[in-house]
Formats: sequence, structure tokens, C-alpha cells
Amino acid sequence: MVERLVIDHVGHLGDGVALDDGQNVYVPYTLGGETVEVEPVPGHHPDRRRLLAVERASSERIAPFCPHFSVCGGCAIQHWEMERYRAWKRDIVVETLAQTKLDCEVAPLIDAHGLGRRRITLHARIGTHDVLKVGFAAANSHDIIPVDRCPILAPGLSGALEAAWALAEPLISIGKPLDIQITAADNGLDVDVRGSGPLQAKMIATLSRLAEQHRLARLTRHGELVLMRTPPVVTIGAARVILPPGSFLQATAAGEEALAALVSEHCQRAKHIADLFCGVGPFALRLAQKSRISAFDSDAGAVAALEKAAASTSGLKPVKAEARDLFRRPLMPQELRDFDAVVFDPPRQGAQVQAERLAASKVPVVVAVSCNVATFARDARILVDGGYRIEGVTPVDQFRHTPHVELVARFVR
Ligand SMILES: C[S@@+](CC[C@H](N)C(=O)[O-])C[C@H]1O[C@@H](n2cnc3c(N)ncnc32)[C@H](O)[C@@H]1O
Repeated sequence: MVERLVIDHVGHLGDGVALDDGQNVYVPYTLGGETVEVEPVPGHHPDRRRLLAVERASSERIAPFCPHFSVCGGCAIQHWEMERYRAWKRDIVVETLAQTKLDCEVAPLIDAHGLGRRRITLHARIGTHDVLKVGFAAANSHDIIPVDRCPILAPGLSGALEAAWALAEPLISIGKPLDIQITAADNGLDVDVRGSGPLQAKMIATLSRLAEQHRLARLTRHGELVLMRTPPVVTIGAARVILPPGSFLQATAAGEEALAALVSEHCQRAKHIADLFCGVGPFALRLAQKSRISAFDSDAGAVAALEKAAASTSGLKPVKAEARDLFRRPLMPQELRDFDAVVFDPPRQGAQVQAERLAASKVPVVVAVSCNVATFARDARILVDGGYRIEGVTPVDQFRHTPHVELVARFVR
């Protein structure tokens, strides 16, 4: 049944929100003030609508730059003028903090798209009529939208889509989809494939030929080495880190630099810093130019890569890194006594248990980095209730065209 709606505003997930019979309904790819024709989406939550036509467009609407926009699920917003989009993204942070009654300054949004995304996960599947599809997941669906170009990728990923198509062809088997994660290392593409069966010698020979053709630095399967032409390296500050397969890396180089610059600014004068959820060390390796570092992460490969990179970089203060599950074994208040600043950058679920231990500590400066404002607000509330004062929050936009927003905040006591 076709309905006509007037969109009220864009919600925190990037969909237009309208009132229908007193209930909020969500219409992707629409803007506040627009009159739109929509229909229900079978198999989805009853509050979702599919956009059929924009009858009266907002003056803020612009033409999307990607031909796959609104079909591919990678981008939610390309149809909104940049200044309004940026204000909306900052407001997500402002409104979420206000809901948690956290009273603090929110700085202007830092644009950290830079040269673009340096890591992607593509999906491959044999579709109808036995045709191979390689691309991104469709919006709100498991369908694959085949793509041969993506305008938001960094130049380091040029050739990545072609490489994924070429690798999928021999590796795919009917009924078994593949996930192909590709990272732009300084010296080639680092590829990890999930979903393929065990590889025979003949297949490895085929993959080696493709690795040469598509400038792969390394190919792994479920994190296990298949072939390596050269160890994939990324430059972090003055250090060169050999990437462990599948370890976390910030989505854009500019995002990593923006977050690390804020962290360094907030930790000035600290002599010994704990870097919790350190990954391969984008903060630790920069902070070590001035301060002694103790770094912790549950990913043993990332921790080893960080320690090795620190040991082979001259001019750094001592860096110690330890593999530790901080959800099960958070740093306790007595361990935290050693530090005059603590940085924590947890995954999306936040770091509730670690925040509780920090709240009970005497650490004078805590710097939180977050990719999820809702869990950040929960953890910040714990710190504030424990006696910390929140000095300010800076939102950082490295996932341009999506509702994801990162932030850095400083707490003092
Ligand atoms: C958002 S990433 C941040 C990594 C790093 N700070 C960076 O900027 O690249 C979150 C990190 O938390 C780590 N992690 C996830 N669960 C963990 C846990 N239970 N204990 C410790 N580290 C964990 C991941 O391995 C990942 O490196």
C-alpha cells in the first residue's frame, strides 16, 4: 500500500523519521521537510518504509556521487549538503550526551575522511544462473550488490575490487559465500579470505599468480598464511608496523592521525601512560616519543606487532605491551596507580568494567576514544559519578556518508 508522508527530521541512524498514526516510521534516503511516497518493506520491522518517490524535495538535497547509492548498504547519506550533514553528525553526539545528563562542551566535528577508506570487506557469492557476484551487502539485507568501483576508497585500495573478483573466481564454491577483507598497506594489498575450504597445491599456485598480478602483499585464509610476497607494513608516526592478519586498523589514515593528535594533546606532560585497547599501537607509538607506555589489548598478534615496531624505532621511550582481556581482567585501581594518564579505546560495546575500575582509581587524566557515542555516554557517566570532570568532547568523522561517529574526550580529577 502506497502512503504519503512528511519527513520530520533525520534520525541518529541516518533515516528520515516521520509520524504515521502517532508512531515513528523510518524512511532511508530522505530529509527533514520532504514529502515522500513510501511503501511497507515486507519481512522488515513494521516501522520501516521503502522510499518510492520524493514528491517535494528539501532544498538541502543534493545529487549522490555514487551510482550504487541507495542500493549498496555501504553509505547511508550522500544526498544531503555537506554543512547540514556535518551539523547533524555533531548533534548525534550533543543529543546523546544530553540524554545521559553529561554536561560538557562539544567541539566542532573534525573531518577525517582524508584520502578515503583504507580497509574494506567485500562479499562474494554465486547468485542465480550460477553468476558470480562480488560487492558490498545491500542496505538492510544479505543480498550482494556487485560493484566494480567505490568512490570512497583511498588510492591505496585502487585495484582492490579487481583483486577481490579475481580471487573469488577460483575460491568460490556454490552455496558457500566468501568474505574478503582487504587492507591498503604501504607496500601492497593485505587480503584475508573467510569462508573458503582448505586449499590444495594447485589452488595455491593459481592464487600466487593472482597475487603477482594484483600486487597483493599477503594472502591469508581465516588469518592463516597462504602466501606472502612481502610483509604488509603501515607507517605509524615514526614506526613501521607489520600488520598481523585481521587486526584492527582505523578506517582512514586521516582518522587515525586526528584521533592520535587529540590523544597526544590530552596526555601532554604525562610521564607514564597506559594505552588500553591499544591495537597495533597508533596511540602508543606516537605517545612514546615523549612518555613511557604500557599497552594492553586482547589481540596477541597486535600486541606483538606493536612491541616489535617500538623496539625497531629509534628515539622512543620504553614501550611494554601485554596481551590481556580487559573485559575479564580490567586494570585494577592498585595497578592504575603507576600511571599519570590512561587512554582507553574499546570496541563498540564500550568498556564498562574497566570504566568502573578507573572510576575507583586516582589516575589524574583519563582520555576516552570511542566509536559508539551510546556506550561512551554510559562509560563517561561511570567516570563522572566516580568523581571525574569531563573537560570536553571532540567528534571525529572518519566514516563519512554513514551515521558512525568517533570521539575523543578528556576526564580529569
Ligand atoms: C576500536 S579498536 C582500537 C584499537 C587501537 N586503539 C586503534 O586505534 O587502532 C578496539 C581494540 O580493542 C581490542 N579488544 C577487543 N576486545 C577486547 C578485550 N576484551 N580486551 C582487550 N582488548 C580488546 C581489539 O583487539 C581492538 O584492538
